[in-house]
Amino acid sequence: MKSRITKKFNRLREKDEKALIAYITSGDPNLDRTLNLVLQMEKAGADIIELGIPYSDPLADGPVIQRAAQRALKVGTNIDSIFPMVFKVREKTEIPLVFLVYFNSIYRYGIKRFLDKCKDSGVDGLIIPDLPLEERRELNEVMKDYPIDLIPLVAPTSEDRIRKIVSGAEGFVYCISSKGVTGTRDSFEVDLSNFINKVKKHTSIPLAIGFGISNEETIKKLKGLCDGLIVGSAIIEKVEEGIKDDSVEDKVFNFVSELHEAL
Ligand SMILES: O=P(O)(O)OC[C@@H](O)[C@@H](O)c1c[nH]c2ccccc12
Repeated sequence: MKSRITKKFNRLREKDEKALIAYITSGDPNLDRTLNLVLQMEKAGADIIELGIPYSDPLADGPVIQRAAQRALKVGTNIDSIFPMVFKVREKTEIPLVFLVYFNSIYRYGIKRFLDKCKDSGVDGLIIPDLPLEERRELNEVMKDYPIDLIPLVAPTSEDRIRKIVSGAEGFVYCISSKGVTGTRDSFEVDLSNFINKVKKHTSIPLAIGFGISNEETIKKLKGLCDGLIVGSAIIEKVEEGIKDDSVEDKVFNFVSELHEAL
């Protein structure tokens, strides 16, 4: 059976549209707010939601997302409290949901237990930034029995490594625009179209670009290259602004609407 993610990309392709993939950290500033934010972002035009599971040692995350994780952890957010929130989201919408989760969190929770709960609560995909290629194969084997896509992250690297990383990819391939950690940037170091073309040579599933996309200008520049664009830190910055005057949902709704229009 095709996943919600695949169906979404297929539907967008028919309309010649690109996916807007919006990231927030679960529990920032609390889980009730996360539920509201998912629904507001969908209303504003987000096509896929990436939900971060806050982690104390997030090596791929820049300062903005680290702050979000700290806020979430401070109010006691953990995997066990996130699943009921996801369940509530699923009662209200069919929007594809992807967890951004560090492998250590899954491992400590218990891999099968984690996957079972993902399945029961309606999680469609996993992005695991610290999962090495070798262990990905093992996890892939276990996940064959689950309707959950394992979405690989690929950074500009040798073509041979790109080929290995994207082989067996499901849902979409997360193409990292530039080196370093998550967060807004002024420019992109690498020749992105060259990199994206290399990835395209080795897979036919949809490609989404993330890292450093924060405004309409960048969206317009990059949308022709791929099937979807991922925005994280720039949305979290709106959450932070909204925390100050209790307007988190409105600020995020307005910002995601702008991004959607640029797509
Ligand atoms: O924040 P940015 O630069 O917009 O990039 C998206 C990113 O935040 C999101 O996909 C993400 C959050 N944490 C991560 C860790 C690794 C890879 C990706 C991520």
